[in-house]
Amino acid sequence: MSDQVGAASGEVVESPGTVEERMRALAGAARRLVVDARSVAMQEESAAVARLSAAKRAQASVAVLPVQQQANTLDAQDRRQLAEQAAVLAPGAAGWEPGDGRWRRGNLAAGARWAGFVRVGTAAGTGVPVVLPLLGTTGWCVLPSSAVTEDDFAEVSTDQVLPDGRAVREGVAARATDAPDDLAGRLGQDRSACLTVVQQAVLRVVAASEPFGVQVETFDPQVTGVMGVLGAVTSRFGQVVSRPVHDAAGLRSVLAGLGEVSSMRAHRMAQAGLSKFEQLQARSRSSDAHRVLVVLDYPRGVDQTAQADLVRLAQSGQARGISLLVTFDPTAQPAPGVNPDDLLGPLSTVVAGGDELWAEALPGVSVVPDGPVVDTEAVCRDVVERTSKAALPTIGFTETLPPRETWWVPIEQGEGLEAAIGFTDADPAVVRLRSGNPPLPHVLVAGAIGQGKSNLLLALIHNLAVRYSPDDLEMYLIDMKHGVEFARLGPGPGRKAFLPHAKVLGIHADRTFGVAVLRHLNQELVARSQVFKQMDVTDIAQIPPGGLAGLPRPARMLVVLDEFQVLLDGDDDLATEAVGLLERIARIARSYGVHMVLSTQTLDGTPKLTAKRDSIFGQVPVRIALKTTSNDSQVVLGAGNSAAAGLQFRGQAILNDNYGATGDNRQIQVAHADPDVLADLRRELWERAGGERVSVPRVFHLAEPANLRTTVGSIEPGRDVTGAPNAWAGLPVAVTEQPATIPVRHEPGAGVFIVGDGPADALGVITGLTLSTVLAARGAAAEIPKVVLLDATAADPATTVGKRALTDVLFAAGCSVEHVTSHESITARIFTLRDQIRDRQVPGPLLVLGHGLHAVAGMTQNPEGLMESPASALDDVLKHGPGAGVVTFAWWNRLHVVTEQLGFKRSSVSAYIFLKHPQDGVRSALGQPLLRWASDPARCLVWDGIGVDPVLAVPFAPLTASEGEQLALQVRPTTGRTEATR
Ligand SMILES: Nc1ncnc2c1ncn2[C@@H]1O[C@H](COP(=O)(O)OP(=O)(O)OP(=O)(O)O)[C@@H](O)[C@H]1O
Repeated sequence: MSDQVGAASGEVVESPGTVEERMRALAGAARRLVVDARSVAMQEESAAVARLSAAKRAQASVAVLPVQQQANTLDAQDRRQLAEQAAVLAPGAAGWEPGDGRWRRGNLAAGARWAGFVRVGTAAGTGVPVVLPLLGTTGWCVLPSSAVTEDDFAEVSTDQVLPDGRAVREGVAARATDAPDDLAGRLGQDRSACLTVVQQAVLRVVAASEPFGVQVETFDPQVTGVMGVLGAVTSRFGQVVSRPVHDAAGLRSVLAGLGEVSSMRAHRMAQAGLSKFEQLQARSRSSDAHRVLVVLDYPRGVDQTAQADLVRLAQSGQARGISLLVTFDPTAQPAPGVNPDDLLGPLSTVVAGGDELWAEALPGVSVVPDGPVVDTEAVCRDVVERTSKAALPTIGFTETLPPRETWWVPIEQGEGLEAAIGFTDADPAVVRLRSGNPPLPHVLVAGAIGQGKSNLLLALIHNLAVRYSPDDLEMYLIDMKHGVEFARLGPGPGRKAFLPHAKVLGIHADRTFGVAVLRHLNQELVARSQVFKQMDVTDIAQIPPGGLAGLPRPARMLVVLDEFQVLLDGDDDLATEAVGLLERIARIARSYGVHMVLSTQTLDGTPKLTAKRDSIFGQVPVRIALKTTSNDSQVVLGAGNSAAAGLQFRGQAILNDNYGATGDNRQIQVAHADPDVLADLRRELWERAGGERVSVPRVFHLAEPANLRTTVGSIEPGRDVTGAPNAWAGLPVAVTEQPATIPVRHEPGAGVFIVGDGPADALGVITGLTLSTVLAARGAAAEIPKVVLLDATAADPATTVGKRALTDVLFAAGCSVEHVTSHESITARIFTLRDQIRDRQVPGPLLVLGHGLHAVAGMTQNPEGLMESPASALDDVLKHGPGAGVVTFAWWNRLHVVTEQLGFKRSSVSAYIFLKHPQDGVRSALGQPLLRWASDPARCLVWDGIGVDPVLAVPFAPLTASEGEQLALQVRPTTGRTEATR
């Protein structure tokens, strides 16, 4: 080069004339840049990035000045302009001096989504701030300068003041092998300088970027803890600054996640014809953060596989928004097959240590490194505060809805179901469910806690509900673990409207109910196979909307099993049955139009599922994974597919409809299923479906008793083959709305012992038995029984409302009620009852209800002047009453009290309903020594005295006042009937 002058020291310098010329050009460029940068709008971001890069090159070219000349040649204006330029390149906290007062004042953001450059120090002798590009580049490798002597520089450098990165590393390596004794000590000191450079760069980048604009992950094999300065950010927003990993497994999982991010970004960019990550960011509906991977003390802890991943990232990361920050430890022996140059080569070298810093990006500039930013607490506070306030990317649910005119258009022959659950970049993210062409029968959904699984399921359910009418689509929505709030989809207090497609809602269902649902589906498949035979079809898609062979087309069924793995938990018959049913349904359901959505938080630790994973998941081509662990991502999506571990926010998901094949990953942003929007929508759909005429779904709630009003509204109390009323004992733990029953025959053995704790539970059971018996009699135009309520708990206010409501409803149904409350009156009434029966003076059918007979004083004592006790009279009532039309439903709190009052035989009544009661008593009463009874809330055990096994049921709750009023209206006889009864 003609205008270069070789200095005596061996430095290469330029003539002052050239330098001055360059300075002027630079000052002009800097001014333009400042003006440009101010007017940069978001959509011009990519163009601005290009301009910034050009300016960076300009800065680099002027910086070739040797140090003294820089100082001599720069006048105050130049310095000011250079400082301004640095502030544009490294805006906000990315470019402030470490001691700047603004660090403490908060609001460190640069005003841009992310800061590309960060300050590292000042140019020696000039005080001009030196900023280096980081985000948007491949990244830096930071080397300790003590390993690099001036000789090394001189040796390796013939035409530059600073050698290129490779030459430095070679120098370092050469030096490290024949190092003098004190080298190790100096290397140690410089290592901490290198760590500080990286730490401060990360701090600045995080502080200056917009919330969620950058995401940092760290591999720290020596557990230096340097990233601890951002610990307060990590503990609140792990997705912004992750907790460092220290071992090979941790590194593998981080690299797997980043590898997926990189490949998915490449895929999305190729699809959209984009070449820069920043363009993708501008177009995406999701949040795409710049990713920074910090690797400390490299090549320590990096094996050949990790090295290959790192190299791949270093080679391709720049275009995909992934940068590396690597500190190099020349004393570390690389693992076999690891050549550090392969990784460090593509990175930009920074040499740190002593009081100087050199950067490959600014050849020839000696930098006085900044000390650490002092008030890191304030930085963390500001980042956490801004991040907490920041809204995550959100897509409104209504944006995913099709035009209104297409709602509920019947499904065409050959078509399946489709729902848009969000967006993938600018296009709707569509989940398809179809029997063939290609077969996409079932969906697997997974996501770690709080990542938006419930939201996703609700978006899917409601999007389908909008597209397909309840005639075309029925839903069974079962939550096995109190996750999704399916309760809101059913009717509720003060809310008539519900999702008209819902047939069954399982809210916090248990395994018994879950398996009952599977059994029901299995029966449904059998029933459909018969219908299909008659229609002469093998697939629901062959049936036109109007049906075939005079038969209507069955509705498709969507079965959502949230936390389905609970079904398979355990080592008992129920779990084995669940696995068998799931396998079978997954295999054969598709042609019958039955689609399962299996959803879970984690699949780890369910041995039964691990064993059957292939046979179940092999039938589930559609996989949706929200952010989760690398392990779970691979279980859900497929071996080697850790894409879901690389997601950053709740609501982001990987949608894959090819059994999780990596090439078919699509990153989506799920729409926000806003509860109010969905509630309005349900009301609209309910009205459209016929409002009050739509049948109410069966709502099953593990911890809640059954609702008698709902059952009376949908089921007509019936009679058994002998014509005896079937009294309702509760609802079975099954899909059916048909209650478990006990026949009320006018023969010995009729009547029911209700035994166990809980006045309210017992009243609920008595209410169900009584009301159903009365209504069954009325339905058969038989004589309506009178009711005698022996109420030993009248003083207990907890059941007053329920008893009054029962009485009111019974009156409304045309039944008289005699309410006996004091203990003396109760015992006296038992005697008169017994006498009426003995004397055949019973005036028509009678129901005797006993509430709390254990509490009646003097039951076992003979009253004065009598030779028998009320208890023995009651025994007679129980024994001989049924033949005379007197049937008793009575509650005691413990079996041993029943025995005290009525003796061991108790042969007079054979039907039992057990509430909360010790297992021993239940076993002895039913004569089943192996029976298991757990006394769960809202469960009762019903034994009708005839069947071999008792039945688990959900008892009815006592009526509330308003339910009483509603039921009274419902059961009041029509005028004609009233006349007839009179
Ligand atoms: N796609 C989304 N857009 C906007 N907000 C969302 C999105 N997904 C979830 N959220 C919000 O994030 C929170 C957690 O979501 P959600 O309850 O769906 O998570 P989850 O994974 O089901 O949690 P958990 O496992 O605890 O039940 C909710 O407040 C929800 O509204």
